[in-house]
Amino acid sequence: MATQLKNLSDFSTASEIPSAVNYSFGIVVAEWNAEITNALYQGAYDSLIKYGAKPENIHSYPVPGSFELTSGAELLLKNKELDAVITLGCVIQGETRHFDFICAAVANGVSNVAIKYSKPVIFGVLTTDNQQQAIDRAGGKHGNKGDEAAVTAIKMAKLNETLIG
Ligand SMILES: Nc1c(NC[C@H](O)[C@H](O)[C@H](O)CO)[nH]c(=O)[nH]c1=O
Ligand SMILES: CC(=O)[C@@H](O)COP(=O)(O)O
Repeated sequence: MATQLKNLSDFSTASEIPSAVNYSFGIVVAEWNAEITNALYQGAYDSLIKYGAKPENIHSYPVPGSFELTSGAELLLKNKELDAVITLGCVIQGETRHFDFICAAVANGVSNVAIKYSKPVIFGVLTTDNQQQAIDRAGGKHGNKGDEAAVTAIKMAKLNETLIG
């Protein structure tokens, strides 16, 4: 397995990550599987602060489930001046195909919102077979998807700033 012995958050050294001091971020967090999504949120928030973001420039809101992350991202970009939005969720396979529909909807949805507003919308959603896989990716042996999402948001905000000027 590609991730078997890998910390997925071992993505980059600090020198490669731009300062976030001048950027404003939205974070939308699904309440489903809250023990996981809270860990993702803490990782994302702490990473934004670590790389210079100001607390007053981080705007965080909960939504009921991952399916609502698209709506949450849209509402944030429609109503606030942001340089990037991070969506955080955890979808765990159940007995039915509901998992497939949620995962597809939120992946496609957040991509469409990013295009609509020409702003980075980061897909920080775990889509796992079971709880343990989620735990492993929310601060466990495979790192924290929230950390990765925050770093991605900073890098994309920098790219947007560079290209738009
Ligand atoms: N089963 C999971 C859900 N289900 C709820 C949906 O996201 C949505 O809120 C509902 O269908 C109403 O629109 N959500 C997760 O984030 N994770 C799950 O495992
Ligand atoms: C991803 C889901 O919606 C899932 O957790 C719900 O469980 P089930 O498919 O057994 O209804």
